Amino acid sequence: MAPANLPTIPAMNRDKPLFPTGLGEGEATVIFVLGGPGAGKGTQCSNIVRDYKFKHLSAGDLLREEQDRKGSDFGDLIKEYIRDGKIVPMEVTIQLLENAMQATIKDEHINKFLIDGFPRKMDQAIQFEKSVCKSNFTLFFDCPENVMEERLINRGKTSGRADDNEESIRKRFKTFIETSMPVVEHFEKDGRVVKVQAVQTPDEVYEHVKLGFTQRGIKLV
Ligand SMILES: Nc1ncnc2c1ncn2[C@@H]1O[C@H](COP(=O)(O)OP(=O)(O)OP(=O)(O)O)[C@@H](O)[C@H]1O
Ligand SMILES: O=c1ccn([C@@H]2O[C@H](COP(=O)(O)O)[C@@H](O)[C@H]2O)c(=O)[nH]1
Repeated sequence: MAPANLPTIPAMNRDKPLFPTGLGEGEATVIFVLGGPGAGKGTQCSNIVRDYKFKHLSAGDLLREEQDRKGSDFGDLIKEYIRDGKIVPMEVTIQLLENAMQATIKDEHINKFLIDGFPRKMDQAIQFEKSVCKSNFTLFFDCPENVMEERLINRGKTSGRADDNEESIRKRFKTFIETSMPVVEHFEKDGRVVKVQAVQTPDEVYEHVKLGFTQRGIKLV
């Protein structure tokens, strides 16, 4: 059950999204980036940022920053959810994303966002699109569990992440299949998913990402 003292999201009270969107004509372009833990989302987002000048916002990174922020009301809650591979209540994550988007537009004059590792649950998907911004599409990295597991165990040797260990990895896979895959299926029904096979080398995977972007009318900058 969600804890009681969650932030009030201004977004929840809006009857229109904060950023009406549309490629080239809206105030913001949003691409969701999904895939299992260790599928290579962060790796590919770095390539996209370099070549397409998107701002990369990782929901997991924003949650970890908030967890470590002195005085945060949500530090302990986030820590527990991340360790158990569970999805932090959407009020917290959507507020963090909205703050980061507003700051990016104001300070960096960038209005194109890669939102990495989000939405991971149907309630987040629906609420974000209703009150913040409709996504253009979801970039989905498809990767078998054994490949992802090997990558995460390797990453765990140096990442310092509390959830790159066998027990947390198992829980994250379960959450991904049960809670996050329905989000991908939801967007697929809308024809809003670009699916990329993620087993090959990073460079090979990126070639497929670029192809998908071209097909969706997103140009190199
Ligand atoms: N195509 C690839 N082939 C081999 N290793 C890869 C590939 N892509 C990424 N990696 C490595 O796998 C690990 C996980 O990659 P990355 O951090 O990009 O995944 P992620 O999907 O963002 O993971 P998470 O959701 O857990 O944050 C990293 O150590 C990265 O260097
Ligand atoms: O929308 C989200 C995104 C992430 N989380 C939690 O963070 C961890 C780590 O996420 P990464 O994308 O792998 O960095 C994830 O397992 C969830 O516990 C979340 O709650 N909501």
